[in-house]
Amino acid sequence: MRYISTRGRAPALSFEEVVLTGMASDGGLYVPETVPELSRDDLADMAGCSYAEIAFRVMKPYVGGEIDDDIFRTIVRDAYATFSHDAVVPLNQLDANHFLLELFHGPTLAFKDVALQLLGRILDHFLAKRGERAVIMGATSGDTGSAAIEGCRHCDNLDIFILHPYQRVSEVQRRQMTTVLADNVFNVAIEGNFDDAQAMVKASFADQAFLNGTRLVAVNSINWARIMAQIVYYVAAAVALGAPHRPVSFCVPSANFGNVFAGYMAYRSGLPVERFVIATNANDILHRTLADNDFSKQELVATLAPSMDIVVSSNFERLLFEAYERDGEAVAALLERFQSEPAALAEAPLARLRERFASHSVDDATILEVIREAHHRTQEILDPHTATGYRAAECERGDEAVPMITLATAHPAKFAEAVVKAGFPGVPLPPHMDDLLEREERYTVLPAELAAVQKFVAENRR
Ligand SMILES: Cc1ncc(COP(=O)(O)O)c(C=O)c1O
Ligand SMILES: N[C@@H](CCOP(=O)(O)O)C(=O)O
Repeated sequence: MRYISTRGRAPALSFEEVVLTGMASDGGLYVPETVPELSRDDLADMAGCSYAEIAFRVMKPYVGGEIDDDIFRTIVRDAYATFSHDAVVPLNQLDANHFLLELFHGPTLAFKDVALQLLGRILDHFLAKRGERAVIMGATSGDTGSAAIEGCRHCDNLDIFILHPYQRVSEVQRRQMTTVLADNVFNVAIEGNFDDAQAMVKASFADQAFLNGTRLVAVNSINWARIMAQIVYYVAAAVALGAPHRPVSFCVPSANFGNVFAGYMAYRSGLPVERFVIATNANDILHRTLADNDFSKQELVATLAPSMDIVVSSNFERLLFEAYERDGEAVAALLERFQSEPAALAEAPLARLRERFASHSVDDATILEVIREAHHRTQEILDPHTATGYRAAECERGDEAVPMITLATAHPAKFAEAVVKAGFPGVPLPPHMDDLLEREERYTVLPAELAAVQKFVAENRR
């Protein structure tokens, strides 16, 4: 399997090379040169398989033989053994045809664990094989950071630098990161927002001189392996509900767009998906683009669903590449325009997106209303991100014969502010975290300046 850039001007890479990098040298993101097929027979054969077995089968073509099958099976099995639910990502039926896909049973209680438990192990494998060290730089609005630290902290060959926006993540999210006192883990609170942190990480990939030759690796969803691992749960959920014999729809709380893009890849491989509903919070660029062709930056606002407080949505580029029928030049031109002025998609690509995607934006007041309403109807307390999905799914439910699967992206215990504001006493943390609020914290506050961040990384890496 070869991987090519969405901007068409970077060299194609192998799986190993793609995992050990971040962005393409032309500023684009890597995608598989050809989309592996999941035939109806492949899907039918997965019925009754364990999550780890489905994961192995779905991801194998993307790995392209670059990890020995037995080793890859062990990596996959070990990654999902860290989840607290036997089904790894159980489906919870809310009513006749609305299901929650619970993605929060991993060690840090958000969907990011699904990919980062795996990525940490894959990085370990490749770096050990090469006898190389690497530096990870990641940007987080709260969930990727802790999942990346948890997934990579045991890897001797890695130093991990995670940038989070100062005072803009929940207390539980911050403590999940800052109470890990391992020698190779560095938390930086940036005096800015997530977009500032993400821009600094991307700029560091474009200019790695500050690392004096050490490899820089991404743990954000710009890294293809993140998307690859997330494709699996779309397949597992659809198969559990009758694929390939019956189609399903998915509703996905979205921001950096890695999650829903993984679902789109599953669809492109052959999974029968009728529709994807994109749910956003008040940072609604994805909804404005789909609904009004308004692809313009607006000021980032802090919401009750802080992990989705993102304006520059990295993986939308991967979907644009498909919508523009893999015309990298057109994608590059559109994204260059978007950086400096309001942009719009050309008619044909937009029409292609609208064939498969619907969208809905949910403000803070509605998030609180939904948490109360969903609890009344289902006895579940939703986290605020999942609440955006629940509302979008309820509004966009189409054919009642097609199950709607809303992705539950985080555990409500991570977001006490929204839960308490909605009128509940809060949700207890699971036992492995019950002393989290008493643990010692360590982090460094830095201005949102690239030079300051790169100096910190260069001085502290081992
Ligand atoms: C809890 C939660 N829900 C939803 C999202 C949005 O996912 P994505 O960025 O893949 O669109 C994120 C992070 O981005 C998140 O942490
Ligand atoms: N919501 C994310 C933002 C980063 O997204 P990623 O999927 O690109 O890592 C977070 O919680 O950090």
